[in-house]
Amino acid sequence: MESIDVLMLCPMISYLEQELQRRYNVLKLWTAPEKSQFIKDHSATIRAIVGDGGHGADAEMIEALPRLEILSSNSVGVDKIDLEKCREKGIRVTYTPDVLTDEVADLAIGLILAVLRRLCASDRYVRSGKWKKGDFKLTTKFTGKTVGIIGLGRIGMAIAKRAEAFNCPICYFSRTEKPDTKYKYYPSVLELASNCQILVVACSLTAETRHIVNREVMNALGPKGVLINIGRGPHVDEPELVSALVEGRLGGAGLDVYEHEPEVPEELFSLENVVLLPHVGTATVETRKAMADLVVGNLEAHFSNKPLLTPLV
Ligand SMILES: O=CC(=O)O
Repeated sequence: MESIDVLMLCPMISYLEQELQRRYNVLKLWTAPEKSQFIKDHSATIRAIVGDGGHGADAEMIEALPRLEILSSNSVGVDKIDLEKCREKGIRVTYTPDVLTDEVADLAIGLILAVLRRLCASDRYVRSGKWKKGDFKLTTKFTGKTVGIIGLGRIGMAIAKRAEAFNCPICYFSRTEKPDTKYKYYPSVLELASNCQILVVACSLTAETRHIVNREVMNALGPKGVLINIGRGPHVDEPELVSALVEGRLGGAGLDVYEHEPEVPEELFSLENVVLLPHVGTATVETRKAMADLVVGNLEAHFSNKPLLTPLV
């Protein structure tokens, strides 16, 4: 049987690389000295792409690969893929929903607790020997605070369920009101931010949700409010976030994602009310393996003419 050329866009866990290499001829784009030349050199044979949340395929890449049949993304977020172009050209797209929902929701709760209870700052306090000179300052309670969620999809819902266990009233904004939930719906993010104490971004990134958290929204959340972003960096207007935090117009932030990863605004480094994570929402051994199995399973299904496991396009 002819071996199938799969273009891998970036390094991923070795389990996934090995499983792909057992089945396909894997071409590693990141090892090429000149990426566009590499794509040109292999354009006649590449039939699949494997990318992740940070590495997708734009129209130019898709157009450059005339034999491309499928793009299997090792992520739930697909904002780096030109989905319209894929639809137009009949290229299938798969992603990794569900298997990562718990992980991301757990991390959102972790970030809320870390910001409100100053977990990272307390840890630094102990390590630096400051405890010997006096107790750490009082922090803020999570239990009972109102949590507002932008995007009540799979991940948003999982965050809501967890926050309910902390006796938090839950409210949300999404494009349309969900008929079968008891959570309070607000038809705008501004209204949501005005009526919650912790605002969590959990929607997917699209042209409509870019900068959905802007200056007005941050001001509405206010000096006691906390913003948690486990979605995508561009959901939040980052320069506005920095000034809201520096000027004390926003109470705190827990961030797993940034507008220009891995760049993080340095003004945030000295703020004790901010917790900064390096985009690790799904980054556990268990979840990354489950995601890898879906990436491979989708390719296998496609190349054996079976229904895709988690198709998006
Ligand atoms: O960011 C992670 C993902 O989209 O899966």
